[in-house]
Amino acid sequence: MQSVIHAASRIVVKVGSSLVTNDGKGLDRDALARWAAEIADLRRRGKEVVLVSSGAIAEGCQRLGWSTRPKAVHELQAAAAVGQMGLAQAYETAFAHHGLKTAQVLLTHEDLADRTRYLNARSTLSALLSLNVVPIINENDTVVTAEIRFGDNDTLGALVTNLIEADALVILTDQKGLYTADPRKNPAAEFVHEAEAGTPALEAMAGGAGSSVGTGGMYTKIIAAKRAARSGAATVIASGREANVLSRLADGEAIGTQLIAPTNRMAARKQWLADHLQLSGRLVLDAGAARALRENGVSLLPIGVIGVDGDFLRGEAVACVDEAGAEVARGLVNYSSDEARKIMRRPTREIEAVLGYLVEPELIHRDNMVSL
Ligand SMILES: Nc1ncnc2c1ncn2[C@@H]1O[C@H](COP(=O)(O)OP(=O)(O)O)[C@@H](O)[C@H]1O
Ligand SMILES: N[C@@H](CCC(=O)OP(=O)(O)O)C(=O)O
Repeated sequence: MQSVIHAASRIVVKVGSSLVTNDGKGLDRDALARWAAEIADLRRRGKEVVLVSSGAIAEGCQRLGWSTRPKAVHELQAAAAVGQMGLAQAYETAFAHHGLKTAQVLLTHEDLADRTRYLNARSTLSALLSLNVVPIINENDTVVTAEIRFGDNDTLGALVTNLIEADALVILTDQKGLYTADPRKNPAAEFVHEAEAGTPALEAMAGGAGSSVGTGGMYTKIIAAKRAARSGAATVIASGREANVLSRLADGEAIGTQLIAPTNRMAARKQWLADHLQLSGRLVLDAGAARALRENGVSLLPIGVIGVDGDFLRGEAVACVDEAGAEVARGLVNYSSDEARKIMRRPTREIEAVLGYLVEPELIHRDNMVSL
């Protein structure tokens, strides 16, 4: 069995609180240095990596001299705000040794549920990756209420995987992977090398957090794998304490538990776009644009659009129809209907002069479009 990470070109790596803070004893700078070295190695191999790191609350508690994790949400939020400073500084330092810049990205549930913010987060992360920056993501704990928190970063890792359409999610934790029962409680538990993500039996094997600083335990990791599989991504759950774990996975070595997605990335994306979109308007394409979308699955540029029907906002879904009204494709627009009316029939270089700003060169990017 070869690790899926070998062929993956875009990877989300999630590191849990127990690892990052050495079970709540304070930031484990040696561990951060090891992961930074390995992520630098992955970048040299041409892989794009986004890091989702927990640890703000645990580090904040440590800095504030609190020996137990508080229960009150405002205290957790205060701890997160203090601890996030430490996390950001420590990662910046660790990656600087390898000539890599880092970027702090703090997300909430709403950022991923709202179409416009979703697209903004997506394009910012893509821009950071193309600038060779390592985005380091955490939940924006300071502003979220108990009801809408992701709470555990396994869920956030999976949603980021969907957001940037990564090929794989690697969840590094304090166990070697998934066992048939919690190994802390059941020494007879057997290791699971590979399974299909979303298999109900896996949920029954997984228990809650084993340490006092982790929150989700194995259960949220199994659910994260199921979510990641929705955009066709595989998940690997492995030990963050294993030497060179990321580099060895990239070599193809089968370390940890590999949870395979039943559908591939493109099929999953197209299914999602085809099933979940409520159309808010229509773009009428000229013959050349209609042909290019049908035959080559390219992005839609304003110059190929000759009509705009309906009222829609950036991030909403529209149908693309040919002059006869037949649907050619559907996708998420980068510009509102008002903006689209102003820039249609025009070359991309004129967008900025017409609107006073340029959001994206395309009206619909091909990644956000499914041809019919
Ligand atoms: N079936 C299982 N296999 C492996 N670990 C399990 C299982 N069920 C529960 N666990 C527990 O999940 C813990 C990892 O989750 P957690 O403490 O939330 O870590 P993290 O901070 O990395 O997210 C392990 O230490 C282990 O005790
Ligand atoms: N956003 C929180 C992470 C919450 C958490 O404990 O996550 P995890 O360790 O991944 O189960 C923090 O930085 O402390």
